[in-house]
Amino acid sequence: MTPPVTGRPGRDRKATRYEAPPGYPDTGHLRQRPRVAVVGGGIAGLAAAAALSERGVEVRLLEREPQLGGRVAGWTTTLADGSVAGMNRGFHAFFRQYYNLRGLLRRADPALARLRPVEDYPLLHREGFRDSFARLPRTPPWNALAFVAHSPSFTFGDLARLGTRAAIPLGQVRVPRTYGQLDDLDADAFLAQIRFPRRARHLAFEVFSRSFFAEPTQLSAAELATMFHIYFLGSSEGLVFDVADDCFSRALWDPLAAHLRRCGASVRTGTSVERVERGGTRRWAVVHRTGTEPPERTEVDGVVLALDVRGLRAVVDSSPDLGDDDWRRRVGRLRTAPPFLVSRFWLDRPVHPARAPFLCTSGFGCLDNISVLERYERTARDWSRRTGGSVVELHSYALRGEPDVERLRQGVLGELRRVYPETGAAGVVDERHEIRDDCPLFPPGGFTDRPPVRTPDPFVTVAGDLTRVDLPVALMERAATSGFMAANVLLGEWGVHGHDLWSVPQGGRWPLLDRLEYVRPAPRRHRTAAPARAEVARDAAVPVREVPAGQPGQRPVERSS
Ligand SMILES: Cc1cc2nc3c(=O)[nH]c(=O)nc-3n(C[C@H](O)[C@H](O)[C@H](O)COP(=O)(O)OP(=O)(O)OC[C@H]3O[C@@H](n4cnc5c(N)ncnc54)[C@H](O)[C@@H]3O)c2cc1C
Repeated sequence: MTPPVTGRPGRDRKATRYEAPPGYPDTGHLRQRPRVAVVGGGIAGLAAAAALSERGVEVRLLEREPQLGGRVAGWTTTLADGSVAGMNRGFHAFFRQYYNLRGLLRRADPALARLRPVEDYPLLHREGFRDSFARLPRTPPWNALAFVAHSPSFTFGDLARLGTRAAIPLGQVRVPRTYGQLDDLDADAFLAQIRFPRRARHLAFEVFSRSFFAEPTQLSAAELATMFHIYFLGSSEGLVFDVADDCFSRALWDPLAAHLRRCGASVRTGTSVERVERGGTRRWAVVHRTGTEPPERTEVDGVVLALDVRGLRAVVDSSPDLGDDDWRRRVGRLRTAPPFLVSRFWLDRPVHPARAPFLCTSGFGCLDNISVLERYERTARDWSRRTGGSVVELHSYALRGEPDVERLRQGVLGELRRVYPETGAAGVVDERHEIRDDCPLFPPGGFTDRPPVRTPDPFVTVAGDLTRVDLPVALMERAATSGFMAANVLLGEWGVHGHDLWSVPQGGRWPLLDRLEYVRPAPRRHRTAAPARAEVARDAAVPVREVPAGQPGQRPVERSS
């Protein structure tokens, strides 16, 4: 039923495959078909639901919101002019190195026809620097060298001035080792330590760090280094990414929900899980409520908690039977990044034809990026053709204080008019705004404290981008990977064959650099460093220690050939 990823999942010959735990092909050998509640219908929950139902597990997917997709949700909305338009939780870049996420999407769209490439991803700085990733070679180190050759903000002189000893971890990222080296530093301090030029900071921050919705001083340097590795220095998939060709519900999740149902899963949206408790006839029971209906209780053999930070903490708080004290405290310590705004404007005039589908901005007040949706979204393109207008989406991250929509709206529109002056004359036909604060924060020192996929109960697992995953994966790909891992843990308990996973290679691509020992040059402890249990080395004078493995690794079996 599953179209397996045969051969290489991308163009990178060094991509690594992690062999699925062996076992029976499905649950047919068991006296009773196991039933699993997957709580949360974001990417992690959808991956777990697919992986389980394809092996014959009876899946009950329960999602609180009216639509699937979580932070990648989309829906339709009726505009003031009567047209039906798409709306998303916000622009998402589907990178080619998101092997497990793409494997998930292939279940409903084998050729990934609903994704389309965005060839460039320019970065515009207020002071006039403009960097571009178009037409760069994809393979390291040629990608980095070509980038430096063209970049106005990071030159060969800057490269020569880099603190090479301090920058060693960037060239040899291995998870979890990199967290042992850098997790107690914040991203800002690390870039200062390696003498990353100040005018090029926007490159690192806008492309990588701001994707975490946090200020660089609030983000772990290890997380930043891992991002550099995944997207640039450790992978030859390139920085070119794909985007969905319509609002996410239509392009991605409705087709995937149809696949789940074909595999026998029950998919319920608008259904909030209140608690998980010991079961009567089966091991666990999940108590959930749909709208104003009375709560229902579903007995299950296993649970995947694929929630966002607040959802997970709330369910764990009201479920005293879950986990042990240590695990519950770790969940309780998870934090969310500051709020962010996603605004869509339907304008009565078009933006200039040369405008990129997606532009990152830096130094333009509260504005972080601009998407021009008729360049890639079907419903936006139809609207634009019909009306002669443009649909733009504006993001503003890491908001301070209580967000005020009206003030923010004025702010982002004002900045849009500075970056794209032609929009100054445009009227707003309609607009939608989403202010949320549901992205996990990855603070310095937080890695070893994050809950891994396994919990103290072998039949309860956690999935999501908030989990600790000991592979070079981040954001959507961490969500998908952890969802498959959670399913594999449960399938393993029932003796059923799991699903193979892939990642960009661990370690550097240059054997010599990989052998260099990192000794932190200048002792610097982060003020808020590391929770009590963190095993991350903080002694700057000696080589850092390894962070112990946090979870059942799937054995890397091969680099694809
Ligand atoms: C604006 C924006 C832009 C982004 N851009 C990118 C990008 O370009 N590239 C990238 O890789 N990542 C990006 N991300 C991050 C990416 O969206 C996340 O990493 C990913 O979607 C996380 O998926 P998840 O399944 O772990 O969590 P979520 O998507 O948060 O899913 C958790 C689900 O649990 C549900 N839930 C919560 N409580 C309950 C309950 N009690 N009962 C039932 N259900 C419940 C929630 O409604 C939600 O659907 C972006 C995020 C945002 C917000």
